[in-house]
Amino acid sequence: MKSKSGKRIGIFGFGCVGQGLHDVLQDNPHLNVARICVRDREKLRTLPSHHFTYDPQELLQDESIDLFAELISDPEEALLIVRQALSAGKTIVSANKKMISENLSELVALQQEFGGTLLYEAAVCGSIPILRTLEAYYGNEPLQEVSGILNGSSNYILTKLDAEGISYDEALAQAQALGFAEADPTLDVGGYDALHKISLIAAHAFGAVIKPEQVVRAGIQHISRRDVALAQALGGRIRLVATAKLNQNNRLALQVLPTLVFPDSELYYVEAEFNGVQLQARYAGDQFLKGRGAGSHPTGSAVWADVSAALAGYKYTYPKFRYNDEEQLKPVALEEEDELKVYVRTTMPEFLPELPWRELTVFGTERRETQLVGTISRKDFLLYLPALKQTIAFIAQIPAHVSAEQVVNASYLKLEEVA
Ligand SMILES: NC(=O)C1=CN([C@@H]2O[C@H](COP(=O)(O)OP(=O)(O)OC[C@H]3O[C@@H](n4cnc5c(N)ncnc54)[C@H](OP(=O)(O)O)[C@@H]3O)[C@@H](O)[C@H]2O)C=CC1
Ligand SMILES: N[C@@H](CC=O)C(=O)O
Repeated sequence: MKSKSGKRIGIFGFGCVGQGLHDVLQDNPHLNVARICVRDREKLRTLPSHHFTYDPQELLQDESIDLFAELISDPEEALLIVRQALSAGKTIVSANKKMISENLSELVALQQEFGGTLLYEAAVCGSIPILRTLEAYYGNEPLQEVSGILNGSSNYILTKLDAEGISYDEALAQAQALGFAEADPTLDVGGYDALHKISLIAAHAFGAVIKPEQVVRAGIQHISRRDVALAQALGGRIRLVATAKLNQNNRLALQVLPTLVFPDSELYYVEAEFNGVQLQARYAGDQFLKGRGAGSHPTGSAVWADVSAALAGYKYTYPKFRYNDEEQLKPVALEEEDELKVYVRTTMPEFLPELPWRELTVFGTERRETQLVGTISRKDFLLYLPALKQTIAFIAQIPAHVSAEQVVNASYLKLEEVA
């Protein structure tokens, strides 16, 4: 039974997350769903048609609605909705990490100017309360590093390749069928979604507003059985890991890279659509949060938590933002000098660019491919990464303690099995 005195919520989107929110709200007698705005008039729905509208203005201009949940798959339209709501001083929660991370400064400014509220916990790691943890718990304490597995679809694919040996295409199709993947799955497997999430984490954890081109990013779309077998032969697993790490000189290194992880890392045990976030705080030390990073009810649960918090008056305060005298955000300096150790396998060796490697071992050339292990400065890697990607390369970071010789030996160990 719905309470007559309950608050009214307008929902945009009735896909994986919108339906998940609608389901979990059945447990909340104090919230009434006013209307749901969708796009496709022909689609079969699980609710009668009078629940739906196709005109966003019917919701946005309805003064009886207390708050909105923006859960659509179109980032451009989502921005228009959120912008209009905030410009009217309204409260809105969103799960759209692409839209929010690419427009964060504007969205913060709109809240400051018009007094509205935007919460977006569901946009980062699904059900894991990472933003609230960073804001409310680590608002004062300096953090050294926040890193982890932030994309459920790619983790699902990597888990299936590793544990079940199914093909990449089949694993991706499963992730899509389960509702984990974005409408454009390139966002997941290309590392863009994890980039959007680590950008939002960097804003709350370090006060940094990041441009995508400042982040070292590679995805998992060119991974092969050979790469998976190599990781196994070394005793590890490949995971797509996003990292925001502050060095001693307060310079921030940001990356999203397939990474070789070993059983001594919590990330080794994060499987399927689960995400895991590691925090290194100056005084609290290390912490690890794990939970479902994608899916209908886990994400619906995070949206519900935001809705409840927003109705109780909660707002993000961005406690780590630093402003200059003109009230403009001060940019955080980025780390360029540290060194990355990477494994690369390309199927187009003839187009491999000349990179300024500090150390380089080339192997595997007898298979009409080339594999290499190299160390390179972060600055050079960022510069040459687009050219390297042109060669259909699978790129993974390997820990400094793993030698090139170990990688070469492991590659021959598994050669017969995957040839
Ligand atoms: N899936 C997940 O696990 C997670 C998704 N997210 C984010 O949540 C958001 C929604 O994702 P998800 O539910 O998976 O997406 P779906 O593709 O399952 O659903 C998208 C919904 O958005 C509606 N929609 C799309 N464009 C418009 C538009 N222009 N106007 C009105 N409605 C529109 C669609 O309408 P129609 O039904 O008519 O097609 C559909 O109901 C995305 O931003 C995504 O990144 C965040 C965390 C987890
Ligand atoms: N496509 C995303 C959904 C949640 O953010 C993912 O796979 O993690």
